[in-house]
Amino acid sequence: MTDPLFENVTLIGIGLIGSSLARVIRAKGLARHVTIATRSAPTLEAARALDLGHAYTLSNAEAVADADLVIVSVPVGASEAVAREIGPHLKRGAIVTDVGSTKASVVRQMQPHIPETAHFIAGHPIAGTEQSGPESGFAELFEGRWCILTPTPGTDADAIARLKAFWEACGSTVEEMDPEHHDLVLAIVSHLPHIIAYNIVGTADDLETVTKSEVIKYSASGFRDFTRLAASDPVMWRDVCLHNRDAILEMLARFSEDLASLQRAVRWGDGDKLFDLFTRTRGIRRSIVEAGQDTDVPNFGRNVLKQDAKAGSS
Ligand SMILES: NC(=O)C1=CN([C@@H]2O[C@H](COP(=O)(O)OP(=O)(O)OC[C@H]3O[C@@H](n4cnc5c(N)ncnc54)[C@H](O)[C@@H]3O)[C@@H](O)[C@H]2O)C=CC1
Ligand SMILES: O=C(O)C(=O)Cc1ccc(O)cc1
Repeated sequence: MTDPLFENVTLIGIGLIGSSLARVIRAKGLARHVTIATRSAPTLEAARALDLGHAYTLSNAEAVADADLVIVSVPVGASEAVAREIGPHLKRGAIVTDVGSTKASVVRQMQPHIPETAHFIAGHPIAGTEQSGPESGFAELFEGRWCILTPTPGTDADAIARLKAFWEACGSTVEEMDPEHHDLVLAIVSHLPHIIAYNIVGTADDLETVTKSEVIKYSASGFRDFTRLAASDPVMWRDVCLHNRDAILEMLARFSEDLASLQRAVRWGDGDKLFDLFTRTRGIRRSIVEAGQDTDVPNFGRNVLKQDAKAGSS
């Protein structure tokens, strides 16, 4: 057990991420009192039945009145509405953070509604699964994962240090990044893979010459890996696409060019080109495995950043 880092923590949104936070806070004693707020009554009742906190409310404004730390874990498209609701009710010195998968848009949506007397620091734990809802969380989710904080210039250093200590107590390694750079990195390592998975599973589902039962019956593990990603929450991923539009379009353009080149190699029987690409990409997988990051689920994200950190420090 660690000493509580915060007296009162408020969790807004109690799905996969919010409920994992509730569980790790309880398991490690990171707060004395946890208040849970969410938008729908059935979800709030599920959180109560799971005994995830000490107080439960449907009012985001009411939930933050005594909070020292507020963690907003809602789809990124709901960030502005939540910030607008809680802004006027925050205690002096309160730290407000989020866990959203996109950062520049969240900073734009939330920062203007947080008063000068409180501290806003956007964040993103690079840890998750394809599941959603309060039942799907687990206390170990953040262990050994990266958590990226994207404070803006002028953010109080003590508040950043306290939030960093919180994520470290959850088991994560914290790195600071500028929100726009975060969005570019995540577009390639997370957002594109999900979009590609949604697309390939959609394509298979639309085929007329191959039946749905054949797709299910003969699905090789490669296709099954895509179906796991493509089972991720539709609201969350709709919002990621709408709120990281430019970086995703940039990466999709690069991806489409490379795919066209691969298509040409297949059409013209350019075996050398295929062999060279497949050899290069195999090397990347090997680096990930060598770095001890070879579990399939849900370890994603640590790898690329760890490689970058090593490259940066050499
Ligand atoms: N699922 C994942 O693997 C990861 C998700 N994230 C980010 O974490 C955030 C939450 O994702 P999940 O926990 O997976 O979603 P989830 O769908 O499991 O939970 C979202 C929760 O937000 C609540 N909510 C929605 N609008 C609200 C509002 N206006 N006020 C209060 N509560 C509201 C919902 O009722 C639900 O309880 C998203 O921004 C997502 O991008 C970050 C890392 C990983
Ligand atoms: O389930 C997976 O493989 C993931 O990729 C989980 C995930 C989804 C979104 C994030 O912003 C971070 C992690």
